[in-house]
Amino acid sequence: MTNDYRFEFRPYQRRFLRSLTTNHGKWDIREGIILRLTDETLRVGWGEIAPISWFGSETLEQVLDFCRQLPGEITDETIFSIPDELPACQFGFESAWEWGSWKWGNEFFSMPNAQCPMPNAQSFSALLPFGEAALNQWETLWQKGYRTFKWKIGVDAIADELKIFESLTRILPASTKLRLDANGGLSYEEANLWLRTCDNLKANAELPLEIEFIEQPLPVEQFQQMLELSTSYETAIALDESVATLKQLAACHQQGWREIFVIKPGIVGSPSRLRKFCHQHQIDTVFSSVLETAIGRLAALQIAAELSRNNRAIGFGIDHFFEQEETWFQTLWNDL
Ligand SMILES: O=C(O)CCC(=O)c1ccccc1C(=O)O
Ligand SMILES: [Mg+2]
Repeated sequence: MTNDYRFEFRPYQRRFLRSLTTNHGKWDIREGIILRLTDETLRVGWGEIAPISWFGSETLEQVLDFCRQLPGEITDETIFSIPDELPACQFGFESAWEWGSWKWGNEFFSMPNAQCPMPNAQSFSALLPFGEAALNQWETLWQKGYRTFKWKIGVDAIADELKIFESLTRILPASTKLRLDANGGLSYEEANLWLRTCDNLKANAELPLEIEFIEQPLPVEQFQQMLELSTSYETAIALDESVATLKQLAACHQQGWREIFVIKPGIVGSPSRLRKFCHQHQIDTVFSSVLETAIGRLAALQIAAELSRNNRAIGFGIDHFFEQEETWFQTLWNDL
């Protein structure tokens, strides 16, 4: 692209096919903005800004304020000087700037025909519904080819969740990997109980499935306790909320975190700086969605394909896709 772009944006709101329940409650509607850059040769780049403020990114209001104060014509300088307080904006603008430079043919997608990359379900992790519903839903996802599942914990009473978990471990087939995501919702005692339970399962050689990790057991403020837990148990811990942005990621790494880092490209910040960090430090990563729409998803998957290096499934299961995926975009940009 040349150095000057026409900048346009449209806010959107979309209802999930199924709501996402975490220990922060129920989430039904995704709000964000789609942006378009058009250069002097009329080449177009699309970007998505899909913040999750409860997770540590900027708010939607901050995104809207930022976009509204920009002029209709912007430059590379504008794109690469977005402040770190707006990480989802950094992602949206930079990925629109990169749009069109990507190649589709990697471990996540095979190319049966040049038009349509086909996701390779085995490389993706699928979200199970929370609570007991997981027990009847995993099979449909298994049939679609998923072999890695994520189940939310820290939503209900721990005794109930442990019971469902025990059933899950007995019914899931061999060669399944299971991730438990607490979204920072456990107490220190509960985190110990979950880790001990998982370690005991691991010691039981008859158990066919693998507990891959527990994600963000404690709140962000309790980094030292998580560091201690990571050395006390066999079961791995993945940081997620603690490393929501690039700045937090660097700080946790600097303070000695050597287990797994979940990276959500949609809110982590500048893709170019993320690439630099990952190339510099060979960290163990899991790439994950922010439940963005197809625009942000393409950009996030591109980054995941470039930077994944440990065979870990990526958290971009298709389980939360939106309704009317084709017509939505045309309505949003009615000049297409
Ligand atoms: O990471 C995944 O496997 C799916 C995505 C996911 O769980 C998620 C999606 C939106 C917001 C927060 C989270 C999370 O990992 O906690
Ligand atoms: Mg998580």
